[in-house]
Amino acid sequence: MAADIGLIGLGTMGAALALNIAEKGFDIAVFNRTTSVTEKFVADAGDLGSRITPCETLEALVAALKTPRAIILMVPAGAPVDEMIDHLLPLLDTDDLIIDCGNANFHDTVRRAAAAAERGSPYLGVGVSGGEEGARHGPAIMGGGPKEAWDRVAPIFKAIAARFGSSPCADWMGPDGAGHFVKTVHNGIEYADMEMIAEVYGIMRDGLGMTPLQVADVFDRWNGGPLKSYLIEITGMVSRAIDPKTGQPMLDVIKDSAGQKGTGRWTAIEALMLGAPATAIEAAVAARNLSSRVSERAEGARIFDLPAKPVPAEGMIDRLEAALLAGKIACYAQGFGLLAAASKEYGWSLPMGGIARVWRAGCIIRSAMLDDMATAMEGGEVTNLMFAPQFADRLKRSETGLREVVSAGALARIPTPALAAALGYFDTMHTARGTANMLQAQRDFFGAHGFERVDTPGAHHGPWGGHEA
Ligand SMILES: NC(=O)C1=CN([C@@H]2O[C@H](COP(=O)(O)OP(=O)(O)OC[C@H]3O[C@@H](n4cnc5c(N)ncnc54)[C@H](OP(=O)(O)O)[C@@H]3O)[C@@H](O)[C@H]2O)C=CC1
Ligand SMILES: O=C(CO)[C@H](O)[C@H](O)COP(=O)(O)O
Repeated sequence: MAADIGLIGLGTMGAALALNIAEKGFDIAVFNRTTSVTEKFVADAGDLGSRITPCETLEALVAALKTPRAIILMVPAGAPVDEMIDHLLPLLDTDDLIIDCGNANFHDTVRRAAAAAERGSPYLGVGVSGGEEGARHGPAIMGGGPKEAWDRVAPIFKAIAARFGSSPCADWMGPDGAGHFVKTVHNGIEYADMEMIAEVYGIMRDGLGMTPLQVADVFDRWNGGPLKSYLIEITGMVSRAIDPKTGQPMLDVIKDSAGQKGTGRWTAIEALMLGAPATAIEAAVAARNLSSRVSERAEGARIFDLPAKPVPAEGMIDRLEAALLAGKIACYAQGFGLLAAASKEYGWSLPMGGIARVWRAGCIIRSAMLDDMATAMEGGEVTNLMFAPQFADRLKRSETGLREVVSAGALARIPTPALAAALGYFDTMHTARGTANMLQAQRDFFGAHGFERVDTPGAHHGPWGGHEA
């Protein structure tokens, strides 16, 4: 019998997604560049193997599918996606649908969708989040592309998605690159959330002298409160884990140099291009880059000899919890601000409340707070998530903690760049009269750029006569 859908790329995500699709009762044909991977995949699929058609060639994959066809790509971003599309095109009919479910730079998705439209063919860019476990048992799914193409495959995506209550965490975000843009911002928030947690861990380890097991206890406790989220939960788990090789805490044997595949950087670049600052995300991307400069940091340690100092212990754990809460709200406010700016720039009409709803389960940034964010954004136009009453109240209660943690870190020589960026953003956004009057005066002085006055409309120049550059 012809398969309902095809999938190319049986790596970590593709294999898990294919099993999920088969488990939900759909017949799926699969292809992998390395054939032995396909063979092993089917051999390990157990009972689900009856719903899976392994294919050794793309021709066989195409022949195995119901028409009009739908084929998921789950390969690395960039050239592999373009190459796969080039290989597939001669084999496909005009109304066959290619769906890129990997992480893609949304500019690539816009380009590929436009090329498909030129051919009269549909193309979807679909963000999938949840890692291997999510892909296998229920990811969050962010669709982008022609709505009618999404509607063709939505029953499959909604069936395999995570559920928040009875609602599937899968929805259409908008045309062309909208789905991949939303996934990119999801990952940017993921970077900032993870970095802020790592900074709090740094204060616990280097400022309070806590062991990984003590750290684990705190994160486990926090996961029962307002910070409840997947990332807080797994932080407790990784902090508790023991290295089977040495018997040491796992955290103590992992190098402090973080990898990245690019989605956080894409978010930061778009934030800068759109003039929608995402400073906590930018700081998190920078922190990952700096983490990889291991020998340079060792040289700095030798030259300055400024080891971390103890931070005042009393009440610090509560302050750290408050700092994470406030930092998280500021970081999500930046993420949603960026989504709103992109929606306007690209004419996508992104469903802001709908995005928060899709992120409530299945994805890496799922957290108890996202349900409240969905409610806040569906209750009417929100200028800034930090100003929505329930989040403004939480910030009023937690901002002192954030301030005290950033100051304690600075005094104890423990870096907190993402938390500090979140605090800087919060302080900027509640300051009605800032200091850009100084910038304007300087710009006018050296470049005659002009400025607006507080008391008289129009463009003005300052009395710098004879002193301009
Ligand atoms: N891992 C994760 O947590 C998540 C990953 N993603 C995204 O999903 C996509 C896949 O990631 P993941 O499953 O982790 O990656 P893996 O490295 O585990 O698997 C990559 C797959 O792509 C295939 N592949 C690689 N290069 C090519 C190529 N040039 N042509 C054809 N096939 C190729 C590989 O085939 P072969 O066996 O022949 O090497 C393999 O099947 C990426 O876009 C990633 O960013 C999205 C969400 C979460
Ligand atoms: O999309 C994901 C999670 O949502 C992937 O795990 C992604 O690889 C994470 O990004 P990075 O590799 O840059 O840490």
